[in-house]
Amino acid sequence: MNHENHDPNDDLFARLEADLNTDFSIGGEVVDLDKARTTRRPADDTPPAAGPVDTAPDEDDDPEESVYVDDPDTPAPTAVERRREPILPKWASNAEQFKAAARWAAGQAAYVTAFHAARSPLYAARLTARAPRGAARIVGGAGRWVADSQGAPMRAVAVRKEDAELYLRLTRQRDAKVRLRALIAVLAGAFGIAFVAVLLVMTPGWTHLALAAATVAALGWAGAPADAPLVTRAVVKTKAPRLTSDIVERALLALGIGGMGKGEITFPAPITRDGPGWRADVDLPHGVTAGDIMERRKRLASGLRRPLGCVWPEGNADEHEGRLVLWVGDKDLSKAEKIPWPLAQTGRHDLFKPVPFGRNPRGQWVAVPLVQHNVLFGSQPGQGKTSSVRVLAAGAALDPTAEMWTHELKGSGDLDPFEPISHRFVSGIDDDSIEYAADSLTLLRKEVMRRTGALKKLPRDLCPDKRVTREIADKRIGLHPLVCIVDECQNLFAHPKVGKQAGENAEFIIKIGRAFGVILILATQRPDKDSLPTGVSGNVSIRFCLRVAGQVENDMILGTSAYKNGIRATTFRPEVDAGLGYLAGATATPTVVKTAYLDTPVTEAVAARALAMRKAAGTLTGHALGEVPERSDPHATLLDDLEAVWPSGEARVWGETLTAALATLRPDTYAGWAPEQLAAALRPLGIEPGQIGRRIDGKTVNRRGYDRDHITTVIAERDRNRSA
Ligand SMILES: Nc1ncnc2c1ncn2[C@@H]1O[C@H](COP(=O)(O)OP(=O)(O)OP(=O)(O)O)[C@@H](O)[C@H]1O
Repeated sequence: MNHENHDPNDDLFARLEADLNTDFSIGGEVVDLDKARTTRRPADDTPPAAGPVDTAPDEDDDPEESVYVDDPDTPAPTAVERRREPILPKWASNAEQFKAAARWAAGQAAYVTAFHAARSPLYAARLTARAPRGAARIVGGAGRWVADSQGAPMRAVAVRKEDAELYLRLTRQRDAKVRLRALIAVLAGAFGIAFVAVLLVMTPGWTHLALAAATVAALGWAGAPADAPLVTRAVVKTKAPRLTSDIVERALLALGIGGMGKGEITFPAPITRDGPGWRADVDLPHGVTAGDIMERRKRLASGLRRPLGCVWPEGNADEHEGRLVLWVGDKDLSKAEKIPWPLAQTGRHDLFKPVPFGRNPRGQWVAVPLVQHNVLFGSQPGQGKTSSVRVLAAGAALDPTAEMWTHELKGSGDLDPFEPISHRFVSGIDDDSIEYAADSLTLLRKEVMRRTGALKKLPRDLCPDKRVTREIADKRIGLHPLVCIVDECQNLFAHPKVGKQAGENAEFIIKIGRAFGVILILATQRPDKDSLPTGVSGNVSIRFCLRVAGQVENDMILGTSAYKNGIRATTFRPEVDAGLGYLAGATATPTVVKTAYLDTPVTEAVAARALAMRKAAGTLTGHALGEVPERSDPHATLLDDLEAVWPSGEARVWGETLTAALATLRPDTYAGWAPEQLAAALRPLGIEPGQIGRRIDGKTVNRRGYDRDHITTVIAERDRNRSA
């Protein structure tokens, strides 16, 4: 079956028909029935092929059409085992897909209309030229009808046989017919002439013209030679030819994967339009996986004779590892226009709902959930990493209950629009900026710890799942979403002084912060183990990888084995594919997404709206209010650290017990501290040690230590002063 020669006007209808027929065909069978039958029916003398068999009865009783069955005793699959096809085809049940299909059909119709409209003068000239011959044909035909020329051969036979009686009967019949027909012809002629005369007299001039044109057209139509149709067929020369099973099979076979031979590739569903492209569901031969095809995307594109940016193979693990969903777009995705963000002009966002992030190659929106998650972005420079961070930052900004801590450690000012709404903000590559970001992670770790206690204290009915919800966030008890962004985080984690501790803090926040509304968004252009701690890359829940150079970087961002499974951000092209990346963790399977693009003026406009919302809600804090940033120097955090490590249930604790616990909590800061150092650090805060006795091996041992009440009183006073 050669689909390429099909009338393009029939495409939509063929597709509709194919989609609707799916429900009635055997188990949602293939487009090319002949081919499918051949593959399912081995030659008479060959043993039954291994593999899936279709035991459903064929609608047609013709033995030639029957489906081969491995073992006739095998019971037919029950209805439950069969996969149900959706009642409505995808394009009809999804508003976006419906719009795409309608746009495509309207485009086709507009093209055909324009095509014929442009040729209408040619058609008019052809009709006029053919009109005399048409007139001659009509007059000649009428003459032959009146003269009953049909009967002439019969009369000739009577003459040849010299059958006088038959001849006389025939001529009598003919004379009667001719008289009647001549009368009819004269009357029709007279009425016709009278009708035309009335029309000429009683109707305006334009009707005469229309009448003349219609007459010429009718005569021209009648005068058309049998081998020269009037209209030229509107062959729609789209850049995207229709995808057929033959083309897909040829391209897959050309990959040269061992064990993939002709006739072994089957199509469990018809190839249909899906958004602005074609979708083919393919069952690969046994032992070949969708990943095997995905890792050969470039060669597949060559086999399909399509640009690389049009060819998007994916797996469908819901079915099985050998199910390939091949989507071939009409347009190269890299050449598509920048995607505007839906909330760019108006609207607010609830951060407990996913943030619209970008579109997949089929044009469907993909959103990224933030609450309960952390996000890691990675790519080579200039591939759109910062732009994608901006999309999520803008989503967080448009929720006035979200607290933003924004760090951009390149000094490019890409995130500057968010400064007026950020509780903490820094932009720079110098040591101060990096230490500021490191302080943020220290503070954030403490904030996570504070939140664990705060959430625990909430009544069970308010917090049944022990995690922050919108309802809890709205209570303004310090459990609102907190989004901490660190762009170019390699400059922080690879910093010789603060990097190691920052990495540990980030890992802690990622592991514990999720349930408490703390969201860490990290972006790096150097994904290696020195610049991205494995504790971070291994635990992050959502990953977005734009173009990277090699397998190691790919797997650092997308997770171990991603490359092996065909999830390869290495196939994106430098610069051309800016904004295009693999998103993992936000959707059921990793998917390609082109992110929405927010340029600086749009980002500033979004941030201005976000500022107005925060002012109205009274949620601006910290840097946004011009407050001096909180530093996490050891003396300032010591009190909180003591509270964090205090042995539960103990009212008084020895200094050496506390220094040991502090060193475990934060080795960079407290390792090697003796009780004397602790005493020296606490003295300026008004906390003096006292003697605490303990019974050890039956003897009382007295050492210097601290009273918990004393520590909590000083902390409460400090907090009161801060809020004042
Ligand atoms: N979603 C997108 N759609 C279209 N073009 C994009 C998109 N994202 C980025 N680009 C293009 O790529 C360019 C680089 O983007 P961006 O500055 O975000 O890259 P980057 O990876 O952060 O670079 P660097 O690592 O050097 O900071 C942009 O100026 C823009 O032209």
